[in-house]
Amino acid sequence: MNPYLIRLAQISQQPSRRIIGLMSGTSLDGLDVALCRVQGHGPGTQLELEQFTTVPYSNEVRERIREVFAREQVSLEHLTLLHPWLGRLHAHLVLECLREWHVPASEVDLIASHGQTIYHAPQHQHQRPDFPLNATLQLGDGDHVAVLTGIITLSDFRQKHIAGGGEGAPLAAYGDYLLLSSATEERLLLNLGGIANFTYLPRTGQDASTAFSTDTGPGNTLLDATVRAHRPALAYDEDGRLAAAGHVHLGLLAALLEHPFFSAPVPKTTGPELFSPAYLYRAQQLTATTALGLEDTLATLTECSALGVARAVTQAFGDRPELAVYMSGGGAHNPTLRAALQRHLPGCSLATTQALGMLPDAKEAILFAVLANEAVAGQPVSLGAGRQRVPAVSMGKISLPG
Ligand SMILES: Nc1ncnc2c1ncn2[C@@H]1O[C@H](COP(=O)(O)OP(=O)(O)OP(=O)(O)O)[C@@H](O)[C@H]1O
Ligand SMILES: CC(=O)N[C@H]1[C@@H]2OC[C@@H](O2)[C@@H](O)[C@@H]1O[C@H](C)C(=O)O
Repeated sequence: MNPYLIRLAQISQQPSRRIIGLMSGTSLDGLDVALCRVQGHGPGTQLELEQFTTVPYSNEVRERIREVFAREQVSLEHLTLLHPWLGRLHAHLVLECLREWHVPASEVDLIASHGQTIYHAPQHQHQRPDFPLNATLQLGDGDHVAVLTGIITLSDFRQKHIAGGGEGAPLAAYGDYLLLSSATEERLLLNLGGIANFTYLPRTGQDASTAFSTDTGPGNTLLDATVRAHRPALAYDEDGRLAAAGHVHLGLLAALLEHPFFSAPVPKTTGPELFSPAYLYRAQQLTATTALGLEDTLATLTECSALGVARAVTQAFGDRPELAVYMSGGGAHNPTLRAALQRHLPGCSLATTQALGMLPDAKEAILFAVLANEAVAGQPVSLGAGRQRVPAVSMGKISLPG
């Protein structure tokens, strides 16, 4: 028998596991690395974040990803080369982190590697009658991570979700449900990444099948692209200062919000394939605002992100929802975006997941550690019957180091 299979069986029987969660999101800012101690599984899961860092990507890495990222046509050779190259890069970055943290690789049980989404194609978005299915593609092959680190690696989490009837995203509902449900309040976990998404959690003890997560539209992706186009030296609008200095252009805002994604029922998913500079440019052309200044464009896009969230929330919970909202992701650091959200969700309280003891920037990497823990030690995560697109599945393909 392969000794790694015996090791895997042992890991699954341990009372706790040390798992590294890896996430590289749509912002392409870097690799999030979360070293977690996960105790138990299922509703009894307890997680301690031992270490966390975001290793920034170099311009070379970013450019290599951008060459295929969210593009309909790419060089097949580049794509093929990028798959193992990213796996190897992520393995080296993990090893560097472990060295810095003085943790030997032999003391880590598992790696949970999301990889890099390069194309997300839910059926409602691609609308191809010849391919009546949802699809998504993540690069950074898990075998390379496993062999180079010597650590059993789970990767490619989203395919099973699609096989089970979902769109492959958002997967946040599973981790949020296990780690952040509360007996005393209904919660909304709002992640403001490149794309914004939220999880609704009923109180524990209430019907878990009402829990779900959904994308809401752009988070930072259009803000970042606009800043880069006007000020190539900047990665993003720090603390939303440029947006705060601008005025919302109501015509442009209306044209942006015209897209049917915003009125489609939740749960739904999307990506930078749709919310791209081309989408912004079309709306600008329609409203003769191609020459609008940077500050006003950012103010309008910030409003659009906040309204995308508010619309999805009101669609799901009615006109004046009163929910406890906990934010995470890079956009939670943007005071201009936070203020817009508070204006559009006046009945909701806004805090970050820090108030729940979870580091907001680490939440997505932690999610994958939780999913790997369930795949190895738990049962398929079930939020009960009834909610389409939260299928009861265990996720992650297993790569053995030898
Ligand atoms: N201080 C700040 N002020 C304004 N914006 C910020 C700040 N810090 C981070 N951001 C925004 O957050 C982005 C990074 O967010 P995050 O790391 O959550 O994205 P991601 O994980 O790549 O996205 P996704 O969740 O869609 O995969 C940055 O590109 C920037 O737009
Ligand atoms: C296909 C894909 O990678 N989707 C990401 C992306 O980034 C944010 C949003 O769009 C979310 O749907 C998802 O990631 C998180 C981790 C999720 O699955 O919950």
